[in-house]
Amino acid sequence: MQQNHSLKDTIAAIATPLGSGGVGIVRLSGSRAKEIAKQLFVSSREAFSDFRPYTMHHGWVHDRNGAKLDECLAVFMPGPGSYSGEDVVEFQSHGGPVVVRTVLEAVLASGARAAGAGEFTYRAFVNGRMDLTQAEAVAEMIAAPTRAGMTLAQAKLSGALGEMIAGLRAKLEHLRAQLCVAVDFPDEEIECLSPEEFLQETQSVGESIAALLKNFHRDRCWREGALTVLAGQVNAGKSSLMNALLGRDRAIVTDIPGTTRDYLEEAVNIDGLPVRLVDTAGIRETEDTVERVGLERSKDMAQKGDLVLLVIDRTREILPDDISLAQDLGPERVLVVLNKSDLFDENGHGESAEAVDAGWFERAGYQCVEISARSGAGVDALCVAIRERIVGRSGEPDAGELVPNLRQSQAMESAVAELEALATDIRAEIPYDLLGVRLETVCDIMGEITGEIASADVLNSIFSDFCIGK
Ligand SMILES: Nc1nc2c(c(=O)[nH]1)N(C=O)[C@@H](CNc1ccc(C(=O)N[C@@H](CCC(=O)O)C(=O)O)cc1)CN2
Ligand SMILES: Nc1nc2c(ncn2[C@@H]2O[C@H](COP(=O)(O)OP(=O)(O)OP(=O)(O)O)[C@@H](O)[C@H]2O)c(=O)[nH]1
Ligand SMILES: [Mg+2]
Repeated sequence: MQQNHSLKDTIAAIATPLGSGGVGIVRLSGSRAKEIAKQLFVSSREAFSDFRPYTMHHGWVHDRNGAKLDECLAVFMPGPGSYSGEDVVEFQSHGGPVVVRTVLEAVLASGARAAGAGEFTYRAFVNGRMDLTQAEAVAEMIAAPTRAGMTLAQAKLSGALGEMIAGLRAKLEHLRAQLCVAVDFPDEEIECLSPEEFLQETQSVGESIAALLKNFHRDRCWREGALTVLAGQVNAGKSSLMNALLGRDRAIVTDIPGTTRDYLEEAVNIDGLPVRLVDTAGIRETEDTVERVGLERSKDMAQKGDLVLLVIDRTREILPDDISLAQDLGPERVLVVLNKSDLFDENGHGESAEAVDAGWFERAGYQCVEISARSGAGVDALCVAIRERIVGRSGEPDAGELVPNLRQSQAMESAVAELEALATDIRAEIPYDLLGVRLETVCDIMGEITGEIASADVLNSIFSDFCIGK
């Protein structure tokens, strides 16, 4: 999308969320930003003649006919030091949706073009203010679900990931140059790498990339949240548990089996760990078409879950469906939640019945936690268990840790695979001129990560996910 947008235009957008807020910001970027702002801004100081950079100027935004729109603060940030690398002006007005829209309309009427999604950041990228990993970190920062996600985004926003990748690429480029020497001047006494040295160098690059990939797998849940799915029989208390974990009545709870028909997802923060909690339709035999579709969705969700909370109603018998679901997923991905403990004493005696025996799960190696979704008993301990199952006993990731995103990690996977193929070739004593091609491939992949080499498609898919105004 950005590719169709001319970089010459001066762009404008509302930079703050569209709702009622303390302050709302309309931002302009481009060579005409200051000129447009001057047409619309009337300072409250008589001495005002020009926008002194990085200074708050108090006054009014007018429309082109001179009608007062809103009292505001304006600030001018000249390129190339600004966020986008171009001249930027911000109007900070009262934060009402109509107010900011009215200011934006005045700006557009004066010759600015409405910015596309992520276009300010796209310009920052094109103008060399940030590389692609930093641009992606901006989006990640905005989307961070918890403090840990924010910390991880910050590390990348600083440029550390891009620099590391660029450094590894430079190392490989240097090796390529040495290969060329060996190929082009085979008889000359120029310092040339032995196959052993060559192997060692490429492997050390491979190890650095592999370490980043390890961070991706380990810390993925800190960035995007762990998918935790509530599954089990109808009436087991899944929706009640969803509500207990959320601390509010989100899901409908009734004593009618089959209450939940479609899955529903909500974000919870479990002691700093972002969790995507999904309530699903309970399992039972049914002829109802809608319920069957709901059940299929439940099953798909359970398959995708990082962790499945298999909720068991202790007043009812354990059914083959419970066991087959557990067996399907295995003890690593299942946490058995024995619900309705409020109806029994600590020995499992209840007023009208005995609590069902969950010994099968324990013997088969499934962790079991006893709770009452109704009274809240055991829910804190369940949270501890959920957190431990997802991230182990480790605390939040360290501040400086570099965790690639999905796009970057996929590129890194291909780089590692290519480096492994290269190592095999070196050992097989394949001629150096053929090895150069593999090295070039790896270098290109690294360039795609930082955006030094980037196709329009890749850039579009990255920046179109941004919000407008960023
Ligand atoms: N009002 C407002 N707040 C914001 C932003 C913004 O654009 N506007 N940002 C973005 O969305 C982030 C900050 N990013 C920015 C990055 C660089 C510069 C900038 O002008 N840098 C100059 C510093 C000049 C100076 O004061 O010495 C430079 O690096 O040369 C401004 C904002 C977060 N807060
Ligand atoms: N005594 C007691 N009742 C509970 C507890 N948890 C849930 N219930 C009750 O069990 C019934 C079913 O609860 P839901 O949370 O709707 O069960 P569900 O698993 O979501 O059921 P479906 O949506 O039909 O699959 C309701 O009447 C709840 O009040 C509990 O811990 N103790
Ligand atoms: Mg339910």
